[in-house]
Amino acid sequence: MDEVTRIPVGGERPYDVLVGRDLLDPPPRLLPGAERVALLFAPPLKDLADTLAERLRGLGVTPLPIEVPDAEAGKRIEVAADCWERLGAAGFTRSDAVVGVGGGAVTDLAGFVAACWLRGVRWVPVATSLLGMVDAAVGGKTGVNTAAGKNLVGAFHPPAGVLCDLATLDSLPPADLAAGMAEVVKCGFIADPVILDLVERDPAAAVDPTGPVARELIERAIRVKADVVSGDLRESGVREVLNYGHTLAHAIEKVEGYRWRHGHAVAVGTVFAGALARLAGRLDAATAERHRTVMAALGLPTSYPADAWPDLLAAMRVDKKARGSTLRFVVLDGLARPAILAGPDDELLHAAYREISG
Ligand SMILES: NC(=O)c1ccc[n+]([C@@H]2O[C@H](COP(=O)([O-])OP(=O)(O)OC[C@H]3O[C@@H](n4cnc5c(N)ncnc54)[C@H](O)[C@@H]3O)[C@@H](O)[C@H]2O)c1
Ligand SMILES: O=C(O)C(=O)C[C@@H](O)[C@H](O)[C@H](O)COP(=O)(O)O
Ligand SMILES: [Zn+2]
Repeated sequence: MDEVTRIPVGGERPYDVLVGRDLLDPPPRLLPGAERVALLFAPPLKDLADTLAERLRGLGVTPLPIEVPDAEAGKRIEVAADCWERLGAAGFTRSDAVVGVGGGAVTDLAGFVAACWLRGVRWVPVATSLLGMVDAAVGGKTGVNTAAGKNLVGAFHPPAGVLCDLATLDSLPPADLAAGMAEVVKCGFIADPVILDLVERDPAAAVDPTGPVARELIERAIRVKADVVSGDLRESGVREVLNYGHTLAHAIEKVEGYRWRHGHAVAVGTVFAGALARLAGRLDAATAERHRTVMAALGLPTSYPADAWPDLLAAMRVDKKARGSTLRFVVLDGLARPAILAGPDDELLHAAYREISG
């Protein structure tokens, strides 16, 4: 095992995010006293789930492997209900635990299953996608999608610890590596501009999971997220900054029937947020344009069809940051200076959208 980085997350129930290569051993140690551990995984991670099950058996823990549909198809209430049936049949008690092995979709589902079972049992995300490591597995937001919108049903339920084994990224498809980088870049704009410099200097190195640049970017993004959620688990204030670019991103995902990658939607949503801040007189033109160039350098999408606007606007109205009929957007007043833009009129929003629509 190479050097392990330990990033603490504070709050009522503090835990650590561990980053390194070949970190497979710790899950049982993060869950002392568990006799049974449910292992939720999607088909692409079956081998890793089998390995973890074997290691749990070796430690006298009974694994309950549960295969769920891949990606967003697994992030549904029907899938969660099947998992709860399996936990019930296996006699899961409050000292037992859930482990989610996979990308953000599986860990969001696993955390939600754990949050609701017996009103909350321990869980650990074994994050295997870049996006999962830098974002989804950290911070305790768990949930599923519904026809009404993205992540509209869920719970805040911090994990007992987070494992980010960089070796798992070796098999992650390039499109998913790039998608994860969209959230890393988001962290660059809202809090840590060094991230932007590193990506711009060498975009290829940024998505090479075996290299030092990717590791530095991953750790920087985790630290941004850990710092924010440590002070505001339930998103009553500062945590909203992590939603930068997400008001439009979630609307795109809904309009696409959850078939777009989340990170791709975040790339488009972040470019939109930059344009909106510029048109609102809050952000300079160069920084707004930088959103587009840095996402494009990573091969990420930066535009969306013009005729989708009415559907997107309707979807944005159920964004979790909205209050009543007032839409609220995270914008920038400058690099690393996030703020809220409340109640922009529809014409301003449409003008910003025209800037990014193909
Ligand atoms: N809870 C949060 O705070 C939070 C934050 C950001 C995103 N999210 C959620 O995370 C989800 C997106 O996560 P994602 O980008 O990881 O997508 P994903 O979970 O759908 O994974 C993308 C694809 O990569 C595969 N995969 C994952 N790891 C792999 C590996 N090591 N090798 C080969 N294939 C692998 C998956 O099986 C899937 O097919 C969205 O649902 C989003 O809403 C949640
Ligand atoms: O952790 C957060 O808070 C975020 O907003 C991070 C986002 O990248 C992530 O996509 C999150 O799931 C969005 O949360 P939601 O509450 O808007 O569904
Ligand atoms: Zn996100």
